[in-house]
Amino acid sequence: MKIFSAQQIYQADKSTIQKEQIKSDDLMERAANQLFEWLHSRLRGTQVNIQLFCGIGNNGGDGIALARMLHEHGYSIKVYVVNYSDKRSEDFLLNLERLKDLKVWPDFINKESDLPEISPNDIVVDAIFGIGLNRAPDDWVGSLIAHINNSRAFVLSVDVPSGLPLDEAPWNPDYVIQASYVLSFQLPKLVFFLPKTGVYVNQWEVLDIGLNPDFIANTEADFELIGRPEVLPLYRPRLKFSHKGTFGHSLIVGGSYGKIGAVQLASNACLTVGSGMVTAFIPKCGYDALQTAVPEVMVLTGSRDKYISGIEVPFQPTVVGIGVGIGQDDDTVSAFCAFLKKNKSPMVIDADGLNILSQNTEMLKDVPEMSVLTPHPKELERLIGYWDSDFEKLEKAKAFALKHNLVIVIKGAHTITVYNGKGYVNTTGNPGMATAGSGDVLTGIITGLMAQGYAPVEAAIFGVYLHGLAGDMGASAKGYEALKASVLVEHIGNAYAELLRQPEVEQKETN
Ligand SMILES: NC(=O)C1=CN([C@@H]2O[C@H](COP(=O)(O)OP(=O)(O)OC[C@H]3O[C@@H](n4cnc5c(N)ncnc54)[C@H](OP(=O)(O)O)[C@@H]3O)[C@@H](O)[C@H]2O)[C@@H](O)CC1
Ligand SMILES: [K+]
Repeated sequence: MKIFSAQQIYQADKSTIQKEQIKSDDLMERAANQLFEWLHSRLRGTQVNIQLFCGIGNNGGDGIALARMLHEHGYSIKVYVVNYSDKRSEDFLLNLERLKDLKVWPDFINKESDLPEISPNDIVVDAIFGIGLNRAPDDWVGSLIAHINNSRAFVLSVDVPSGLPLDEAPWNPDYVIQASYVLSFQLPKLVFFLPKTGVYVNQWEVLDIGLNPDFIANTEADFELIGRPEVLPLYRPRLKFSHKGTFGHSLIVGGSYGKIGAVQLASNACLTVGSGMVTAFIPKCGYDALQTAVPEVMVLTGSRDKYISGIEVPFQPTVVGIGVGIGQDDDTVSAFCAFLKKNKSPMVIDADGLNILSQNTEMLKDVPEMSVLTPHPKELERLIGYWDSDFEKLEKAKAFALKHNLVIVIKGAHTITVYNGKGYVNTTGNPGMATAGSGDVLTGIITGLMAQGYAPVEAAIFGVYLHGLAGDMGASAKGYEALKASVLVEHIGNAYAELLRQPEVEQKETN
């Protein structure tokens, strides 16, 4: 699903009005209808106090129109107009008149002393600001927002949590609605998925208000949300007359004394995701452990006992996954540097492999184009420098990826894969996956997919999704806390099965 900027949403709005020859308030009516249906289907007439806080723009207009529908269906409502500007939108004014026609009189909030009481049992509808927010709210509006947040009431935000700008960090983190639920029109917003702004959104859902589908299909978006419909077409089925050579020979280079487990996890994940063969290159000390733990993996060792040195491999791997548990010993750094100069295979680079690159930036020119880098935020910062906001982070990562023609997988609650000026936002995964070795498993998965012929950016997008899905399935079996990295590997097969599972209706038809 595409993620549009505010500007693109306004354009989609305009093109819909033109194409369908409707009035803008018709679109507002559709939006309000969808909001009403959502609420009504859950409340079914329950007598709970619904307090609607409406701004003076179109977001407020949505709230006022919703208030009318709730009133017409007998709900107990209280409407407030948050009067932060004289520039009221036409559709807001129109809907205000319609509400007054029903003898519903809103209270106007103009200053801090006007704040009403909100009980924890109330439902608050937050329609103060939408995507038109373009500067810091006045302090008294900020106080109202903080007052709503402190009320412990269920807060339903219309389109976006009020106070949250779409393309920059909030001016004051306390002046943003903490939404229990966000009903977002047509497309989700990028801010729902970024670490600093996603915290304002507990749950979200998209409401289809019928914005021009041609416009949406033909407009290039900077970001895309990656769910099952986006991932399924990337899947490469295994053909009947294939053999292990068809699925590639991966080389995993990594490990150091006490960190051989990282290679065990990565190479096991690499095999489990379907790489035809996997060879691990590790320091001598890990030989017995690795051969015993994963007998399917072939093992080569360097000359040193505790650290990687002189990476000599007697075959041309299809793909190389390098860096897990590798450390930063001087011999390892020179071995990595020399290996980069002679290596011809595409690469996945993780962990200390990335830190070595950050400290020896001249090595970057030898990294094969289209290689996949999988940094967590600290590793990313070492690579691209400090950022002030999530938006700046994404811009810097995009620029870095473009400059070196690389794929960058920014790991996080919603991992974002950046390539060729675009970002792909993952939807699977859970907090249980914040556990040692989880990243090693991801490196193995992406490497193993590239070995099977997935293009690097597809391997990254597909691999991140599958890794998260394995985590979700592992969490339902074991719970968040007990979700170890090895459990992720165990669930890779289930994740494939879940991804490829036919919807029940289709299954009935084919049975
Ligand atoms: N797009 C669609 O398809 C549909 C969109 N719909 C709805 O419209 C919403 C967008 O509406 P909107 O453009 O009127 O903006 P909104 O967020 O209500 O803000 C109002 C105005 O406030 C101003 N302002 C900004 N910051 C401020 C501040 N800090 N303090 C004081 N004032 C401030 C600024 O005006 P300015 O003063 O800059 O001229 C701004 O224009 C959208 O989120 C959705 O709910 C649906 O109805 C149907 C289909
Ligand atoms: K809102």
